Amino acid sequence: MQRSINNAYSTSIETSRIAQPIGTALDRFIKNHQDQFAFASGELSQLLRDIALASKVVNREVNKAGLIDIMGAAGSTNNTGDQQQKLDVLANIRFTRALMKGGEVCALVSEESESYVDLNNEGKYVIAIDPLDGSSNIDVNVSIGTIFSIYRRKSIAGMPIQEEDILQKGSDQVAAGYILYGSSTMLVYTTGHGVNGFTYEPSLGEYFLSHPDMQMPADGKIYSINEGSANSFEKPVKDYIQHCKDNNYTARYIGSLVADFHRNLLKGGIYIYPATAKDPQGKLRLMYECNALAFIAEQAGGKASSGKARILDLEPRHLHERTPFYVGSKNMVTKAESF
Ligand SMILES: O=P(O)(O)OC[C@H]1O[C@](O)(COP(=O)(O)O)[C@@H](O)[C@@H]1O
Ligand SMILES: [Mg+2]
Ligand SMILES: [Mg+2]
Repeated sequence: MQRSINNAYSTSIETSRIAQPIGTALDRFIKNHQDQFAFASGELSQLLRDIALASKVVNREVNKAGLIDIMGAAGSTNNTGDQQQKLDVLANIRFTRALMKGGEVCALVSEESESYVDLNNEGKYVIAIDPLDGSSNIDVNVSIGTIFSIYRRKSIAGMPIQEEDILQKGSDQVAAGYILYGSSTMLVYTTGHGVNGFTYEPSLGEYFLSHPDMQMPADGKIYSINEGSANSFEKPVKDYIQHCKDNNYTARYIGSLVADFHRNLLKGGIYIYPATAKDPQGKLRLMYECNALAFIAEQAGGKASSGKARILDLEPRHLHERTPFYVGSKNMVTKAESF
């Protein structure tokens, strides 16, 4: 049976989550859910608002990228060897500034910064962020995104930041989400009480609830993988791709992780970035790409794996650690793992 949003709204949400009608402003939604947070003191709510605010600024720049001088390479590389795009650097500045001003974050881990950045020593949260995801698509007007993971610091606020504050497992996330700058701009996040999606209304400058209690279909017929690197895929991956083809699945690959993930979240499907000859550990980064999407996938009934282990159980050893990534519909990920 096709679950309509209203049906989903009237059944599952009311029983286990606070019911919010479609069109609820993000601010009100955060306020009404505050007491769900373990540490319901308003700080996490404020942090989510700070992220939403920064995303509105980045969204404005993304929308007019062709008109202002933010197209193209920045002329520098980041610590995972990627050619930084001007918009990578700009988005990193916007989010860092907003989180600095917000005051809730003590340390920021970013794809665009070699080591973590101290922000507010009194802050109780640590954030890991991919300020601009899908960099290869910036100049060609294809959907791009921002990905974020939020952790509670382990050390006492005001004390120096410890490694244990930074290198936390995905299962320790208190919230995670992404912003998709696509045909419309959406913010999708979880605090461990289901997944909700909000669509940005530019003329009002606000996000409104458009996708309450998002559920990832347990099965799908879409597979997303860059087959251009297929020659260097391990045999199990090649066999799984053949399985998809034998079952007439549809191949879809946007090349922006957030956009490929979002489509599969709505329609069902699997996204795979496996180990390759070029990237023996895979390309995607555990702390600011995989953990957040794994948390959202699981909260929406999906699954996320390295092919061998649950992503959220992986112990990060360093900030920019990579991992093979299999994420999407539960039965499809289980099938892929079985190869
Ligand atoms: O071009 P490839 O090797 O398929 O890689 C594409 C993947 O790399 C990424 O662009 C990596 O993210 P960044 O753009 O944030 O570096 C993903 O968004 C995308 O899924
Ligand atoms: Mg990325
Ligand atoms: Mg990036």
